[in-house]
Amino acid sequence: MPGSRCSARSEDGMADITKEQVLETLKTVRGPDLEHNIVELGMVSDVFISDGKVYFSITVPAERAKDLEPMRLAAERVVKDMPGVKGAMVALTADRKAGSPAPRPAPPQQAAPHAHAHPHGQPQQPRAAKIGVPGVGAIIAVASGKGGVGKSTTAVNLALGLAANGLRVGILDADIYGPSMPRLLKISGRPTQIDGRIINPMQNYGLKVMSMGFLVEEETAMIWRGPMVQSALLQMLREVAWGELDVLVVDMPPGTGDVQLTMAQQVPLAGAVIVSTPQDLALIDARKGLNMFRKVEVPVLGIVENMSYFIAPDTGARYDIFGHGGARKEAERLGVPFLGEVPLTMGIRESSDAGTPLVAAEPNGVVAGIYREIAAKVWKQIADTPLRSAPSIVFE
Ligand SMILES: Nc1ncnc2c1ncn2[C@@H]1O[C@H](COP(=O)(O)OP(=O)(O)OP(=O)(O)O)[C@@H](O)[C@H]1O
Repeated sequence: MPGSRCSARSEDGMADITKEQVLETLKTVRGPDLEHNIVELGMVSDVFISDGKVYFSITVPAERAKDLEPMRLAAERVVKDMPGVKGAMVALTADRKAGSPAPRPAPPQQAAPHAHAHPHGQPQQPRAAKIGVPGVGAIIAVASGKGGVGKSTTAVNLALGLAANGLRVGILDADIYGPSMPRLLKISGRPTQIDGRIINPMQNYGLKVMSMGFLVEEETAMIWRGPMVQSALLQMLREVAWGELDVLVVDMPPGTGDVQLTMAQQVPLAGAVIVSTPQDLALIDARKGLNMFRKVEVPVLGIVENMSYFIAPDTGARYDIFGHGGARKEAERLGVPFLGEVPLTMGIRESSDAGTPLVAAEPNGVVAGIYREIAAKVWKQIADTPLRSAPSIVFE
């Protein structure tokens, strides 16, 4: 539909809402100087309208994010009250240009507000304030240097493995462009909201789950630009009623783009799990992923070698067709824990594609045991590290 990027045709025959109308309405919200409005101050960006729902960002200095929450709420309220608007989703994004220091480069002595002492005594990487999620203990990123290595499958089974070890677990699908959690966990439908704002996570197999796939059509997310993706991500983290969780597993998008960096810089991650296949190329990519987390001082909890070896379905014989063991060697070389080898099996592929992950579907099977062990190794490190109790700033 021409113009669909900035206007929405409501199904009930109401007039389209335009970006201009949204901006006009937002002029009624005063900015932090209490003199000019937020539109005049150039704080509003990424206005996007889809199916009567309005999404936009308000850029604020990172260190003022907490006190400017009422301003965000006011902006959300006025837009939500516009005739024809079904909902509004507003994200505060950190200002990197005016008023706040750029995350990089900056003087080495300028440590993050609640940075922990660096174990190796290296200079701190300056970063934006990291804001935690109320009620959520440890946030773990599952990442890979490139796509298709089985990162999402690993994230799901790791989450289930942690749950099988008695923990309260949530999973956040941070892959905005290619959300896979609805399929992998066989969840359909839309989440409900509390007070029209906080989203209730979906649930299956004992996991609380949030994914862009529950909120928008895939084509909608495809046209989002960088800042909107970041806003959506942070909102999926902080405006979801996760309740009390021991661990939130974040399935990161593949690669090492801006989104990953934002997550690493703005979210107090307890650590990252890197998924790789045995092939050299994947390992090189995995190394890139690993370096990114190291740069921003997110502890790397270890490497999982996925599709490590092949088990023949008929005979059960094992074939090391990919020259398995590369990830273990690489982990040793890099000085990070090796978490385990997951075989390439028909069962993993079929079950993950059918939305019945093996740790839940066949809890007594060999593969479930492998994932549970990986989960135990991951949890042991988190439980042992002081980073787990990273202070979180609570919005309300
Ligand atoms: N150990 C395994 N054995 C067999 N198939 C697997 C295994 N791990 C993953 N797969 C299959 O490989 C495909 C890709 O897996 P998955 O979607 O988890 O990868 P990904 O790295 O998250 O991909 P993307 O980066 O594209 O999101 C899926 O069809 C999945 O079922």
